[in-house]
Amino acid sequence: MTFVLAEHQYGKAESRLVRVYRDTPRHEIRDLTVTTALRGAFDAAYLDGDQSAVLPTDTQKNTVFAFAKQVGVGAVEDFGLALARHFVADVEPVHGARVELEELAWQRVVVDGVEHDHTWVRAGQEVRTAAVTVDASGEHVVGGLKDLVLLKSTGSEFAGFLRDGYTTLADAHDRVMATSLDVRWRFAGTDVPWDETYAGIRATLVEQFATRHSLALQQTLWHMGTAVLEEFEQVVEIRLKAPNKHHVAVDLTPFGLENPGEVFVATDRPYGLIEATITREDPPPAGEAWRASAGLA
Ligand SMILES: O=c1[nH]c(=O)c2[nH]c(=O)[nH]c2[nH]1
Repeated sequence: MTFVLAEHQYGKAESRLVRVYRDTPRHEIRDLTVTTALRGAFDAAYLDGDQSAVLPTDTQKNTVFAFAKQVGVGAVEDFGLALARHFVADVEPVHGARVELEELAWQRVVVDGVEHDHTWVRAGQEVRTAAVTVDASGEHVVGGLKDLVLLKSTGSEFAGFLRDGYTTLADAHDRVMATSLDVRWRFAGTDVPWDETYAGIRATLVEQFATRHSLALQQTLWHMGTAVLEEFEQVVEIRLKAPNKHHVAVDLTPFGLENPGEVFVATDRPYGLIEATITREDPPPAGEAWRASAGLA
């Protein structure tokens, strides 16, 4: 029998990197989780146990920490590009590098009305993400965020849906809508004001969720995605994933009480999962921009 080694890659997952800038009394901090994966001429490691082309995952991890000092950590997209370019340009067997980054935000604590120089409190719950791929097809950057939890207590409906013999759900013309957004956006190039763009896209997503009357989470995703594509011309594709965090109005009639949208049970499972990819009409090729692993979804 003949077998074929198909897609493969290897790297160091989830290096926890905290970079403090202390050049002035007012320190700065960036808090990252960095995953590297190398693609290239590594067949012999799998087929023959020959490590001569294998740059250890331990070295990849060391590179992440050394670059934090040598190159510095600014926007996650830039840090990912610096690492990916290095692996492809400087390590001969590497034909492609993928760097995935997650960033936790810290906010300065305020003492007596003044921002503290070197103490922070974790800001918000969401995580900023970036995935950088550098290979023969070029450089691809996908920005994003996850765990952005949003809830609106009115301005959302779900009614007029298809019904069959198993349908029990009633039309809802005024419901709670809540989700934990997971969104990725692909850039056409790398000459982007990353931090400003991230803040702008986040604000656009939140604004659309808040201000658009929703007939379904599906429609809300469409509005959020198209608003981002309209406002940020360097974004050519956006992928949105939104669990529907159901809030079910509790029947209080056994207690002689009315419940006009005031008391809900928040259920965590099961949940609806609504997903959409929205692109420009003719987006530039994505190459391996979306490929996270060696073929496993
Ligand atoms: O926004 C929604 N979309 C659905 O497809 C759906 N299905 C469901 O039961 N509730 C909802 N809500």
